[in-house]
Amino acid sequence: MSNITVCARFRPSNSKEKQNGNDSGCIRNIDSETFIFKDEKDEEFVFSFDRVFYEKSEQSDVYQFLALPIVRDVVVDAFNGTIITYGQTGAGKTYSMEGPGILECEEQNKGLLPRVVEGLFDSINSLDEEKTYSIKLSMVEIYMEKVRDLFDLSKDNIQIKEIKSRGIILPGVTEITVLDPAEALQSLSRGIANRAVGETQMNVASSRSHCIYIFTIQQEFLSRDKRTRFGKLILVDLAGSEKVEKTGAEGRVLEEAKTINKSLSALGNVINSLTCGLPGKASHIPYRDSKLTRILQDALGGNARTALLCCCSPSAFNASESLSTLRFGARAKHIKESPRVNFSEEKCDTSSSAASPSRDESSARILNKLRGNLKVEDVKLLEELLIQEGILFEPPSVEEESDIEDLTLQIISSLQAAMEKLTAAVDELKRENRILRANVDASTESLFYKGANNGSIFQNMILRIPTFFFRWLGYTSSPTGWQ
Ligand SMILES: Nc1ncnc2c1ncn2[C@@H]1O[C@H](COP(=O)(O)OP(=O)(O)OP(=O)(O)O)[C@@H](O)[C@H]1O
Repeated sequence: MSNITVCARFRPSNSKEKQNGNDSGCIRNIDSETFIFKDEKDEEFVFSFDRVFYEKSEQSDVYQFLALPIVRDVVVDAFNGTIITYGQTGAGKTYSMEGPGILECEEQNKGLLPRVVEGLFDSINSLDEEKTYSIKLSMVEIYMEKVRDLFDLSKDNIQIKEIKSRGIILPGVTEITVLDPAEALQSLSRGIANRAVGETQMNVASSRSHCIYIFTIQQEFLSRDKRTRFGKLILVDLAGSEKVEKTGAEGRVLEEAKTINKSLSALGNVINSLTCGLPGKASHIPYRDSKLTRILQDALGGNARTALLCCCSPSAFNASESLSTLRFGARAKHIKESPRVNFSEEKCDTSSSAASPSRDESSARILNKLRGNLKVEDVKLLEELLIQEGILFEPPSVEEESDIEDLTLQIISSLQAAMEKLTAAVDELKRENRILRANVDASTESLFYKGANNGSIFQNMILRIPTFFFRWLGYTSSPTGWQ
């Protein structure tokens, strides 16, 4: 079963759309999962999603269907979860995510974010007493491929790292421990206000950056082994996905649009790679192609529950953008992988890893062998060939220590496999060589003896070789020696 829930949401028409008289007509609903979408050329497309939220849908419906199951899995089973809102500018992403406001908002209009906060604390409070929980909150935005801390605007180029025990982390990012929903909402509201301040400073509109809310839920078991588990819930309000040609953007706005489109297509590529991978075969997932996909690496695919809300305008004027949003959602629906639980490495049972051969030892052995036998250029060439053949992943632009470690281990294991193949090939060649030599020796011998017995030309030739040789050196066959 697919681990991604994909829903479509159509917001009500706005006054401009109503005025222009093209306020609907794009969608003909069939049921809560299927609808017919008509584009500007009146071509019809049938789309089916896990759920379709039409114009009159309630914010609570979206939360119950899309987010609540993920909130529970993150708290109860320490899975990672991601909830993403996708769509063109003005399609209802922020409304769905935040609602009209975080702090003061009518109950029925509250967005996913305040509901998720309440859901996290409710789920924790409803559980038994075998574990203690703590929730940490971070807020970042990605603008022009730079990650900025929304709790501390001076941190405007946060790096992304991967560590074995925790997966993807943002070193140095502000993490606020929140003890109750009110405190969490206050912090979120502060982050949102900071976003506005930063945008004014840079003269940027909020729709030009991706806003990412990260809740890290730590569970500590009270039993003797004191195991620690982490579940991470990431909410992402993506930047608008509109077409550059239609907006007629120039200069910096054009650059922003290109960067956004690049990261959104990186997200699409990651989703496609997860979708198209052959069962049981590890394929290269290009998480490193953008900051967005790198941050979401352990929240998309294998270790995660994912929900995607494709937000659309109901207007015929925006039909082509809505169509591309819906197609993005349809492709995403095919992600197939099983989730797994994040255990803190320090406190996990390490008996299984102790039993497996030491990676460092074999790495050192292989590297020494390669250094001893190959030139630096040959190792490079081998690496390029492995990349071309898809055995090794393309080395990314590496900034961090952990990236280098990942890459080194990847290269080492690929080289180890290549080395084993080469060694087997060399052994086979040596064996064939031995057989050939033995055959040649045997044939020479048999010819010689055959020739000797028969007094053949061959015998004469063989017997004359020393004579020719000495002649060539200047000797004669005469007893005096010199001619
Ligand atoms: N389901 C809805 N019900 C009522 N109003 C909505 C709904 N969805 C969106 N709106 C309204 O539509 C307008 C645009 O929505 P919103 O700001 O959420 O778009 P967006 O996709 O986040 O755009 P941007 O990419 O520019 O941030 C807002 O005024 C919002 O209040």
